[in-house]
Amino acid sequence: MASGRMRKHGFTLKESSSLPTSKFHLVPHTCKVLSSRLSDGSVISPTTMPMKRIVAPSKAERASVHGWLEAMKNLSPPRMRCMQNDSFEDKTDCDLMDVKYRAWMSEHPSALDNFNAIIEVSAGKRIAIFLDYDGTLSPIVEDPECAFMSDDMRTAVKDVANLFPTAIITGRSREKVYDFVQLSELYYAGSHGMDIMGPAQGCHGFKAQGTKALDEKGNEMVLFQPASKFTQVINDVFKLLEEVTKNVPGAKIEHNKFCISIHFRCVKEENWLALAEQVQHVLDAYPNLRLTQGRKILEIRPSISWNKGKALDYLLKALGLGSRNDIFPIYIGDDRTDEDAFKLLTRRKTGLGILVSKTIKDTNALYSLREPSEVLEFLMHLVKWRRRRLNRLM
Ligand SMILES: O=P(O)(O)OC[C@H]1O[C@H](O[C@H]2O[C@H](CO)[C@@H](O)[C@H](O)[C@H]2O)[C@H](O)[C@@H](O)[C@@H]1O
Repeated sequence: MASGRMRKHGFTLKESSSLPTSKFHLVPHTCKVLSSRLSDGSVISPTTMPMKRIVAPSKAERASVHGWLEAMKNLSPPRMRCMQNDSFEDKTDCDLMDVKYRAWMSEHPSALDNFNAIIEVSAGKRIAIFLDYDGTLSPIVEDPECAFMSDDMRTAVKDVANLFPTAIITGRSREKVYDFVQLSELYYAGSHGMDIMGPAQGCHGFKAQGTKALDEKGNEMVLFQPASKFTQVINDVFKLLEEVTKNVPGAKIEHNKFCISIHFRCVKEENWLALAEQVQHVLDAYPNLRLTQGRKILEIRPSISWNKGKALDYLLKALGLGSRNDIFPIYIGDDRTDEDAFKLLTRRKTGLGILVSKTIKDTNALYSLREPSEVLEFLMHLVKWRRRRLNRLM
């Protein structure tokens, strides 16, 4: 590599002495030909952006890109338990992690082990259920198109929705999550809550507020889309990112209507930095969009003050439950974006958050569940408990 360059997987690797943590930067060959016509008629292409900045991003860019990558890695920490053939050092590390995990669990105890305690705190209040999708109702898988929920989970969510006001709040597009869940009994909020639709007349007798709309079956619904004016810009950026990602082995990009996910899960870790910088570079031309990170994804979303917490608040109001202090919302989620919802519940001083995680995470949730199979168990417990109560009242 005498020239300081080499070709690999459709990339040109450029040597960059200005980068402390990565010696080489991947520059997709497609950068030179890529262009997209934007909503205002102008054409943007990475050739119109200075190449120098692709190879050597600014200090601030590097700092934020590094920050996201670190956060992404932390969201997918290494396994907790030792394998039988681990070395003595590995075992000692694992023992230490186990101790730390147990300490963390004492601060965020299992919602299953503490089911009765949760029911006790909610006594005299009406429980409402809010659920995240990926990693909560469906297991995390490599291909985002294959994140199916099990039939048992579907039955449990349906039963829950027939007994409690229920909504799913997800980073996915609302349509995509509906395809996965296929239940008409609940409310759906897609694009991290920027696309909310639910029955105008809630099945629990509550009248929802919002813009009236009709679903495919002609049912009256309410639609709330606080980021609707970003539709075109998101489409434009999606096209640019499609070009950037198409030559990165393993990278995937997902259009979530008002947000975009760039998937790193199947990208070799040594290529993460270069990909993240390419994403940041595209985004530099769009100051009204921002970048956040999730479980091995970077997400692009409108820079508006809206998140899953605000969506939860909106839904509580739409369901006629917002101002009532006899409501006990339970929010179950696994991701960083769910923290906004956990925070809202902490602020409301009623209701509680449950984090789905097998590993230590900094969280505002009070309780934890290890994985979607435990979420299923928890939902089934709720159904059983509620049915028993209703039978007693009859
Ligand atoms: O709010 P959520 O329902 O949790 O959605 C957040 C993102 O979830 C999906 O990505 C995650 O799950 C994928 C499938 O298991 C996995 O491959 C990926 O690594 C995870 O980050 C979804 O694909 C994204 O669009 C959502 O934003």
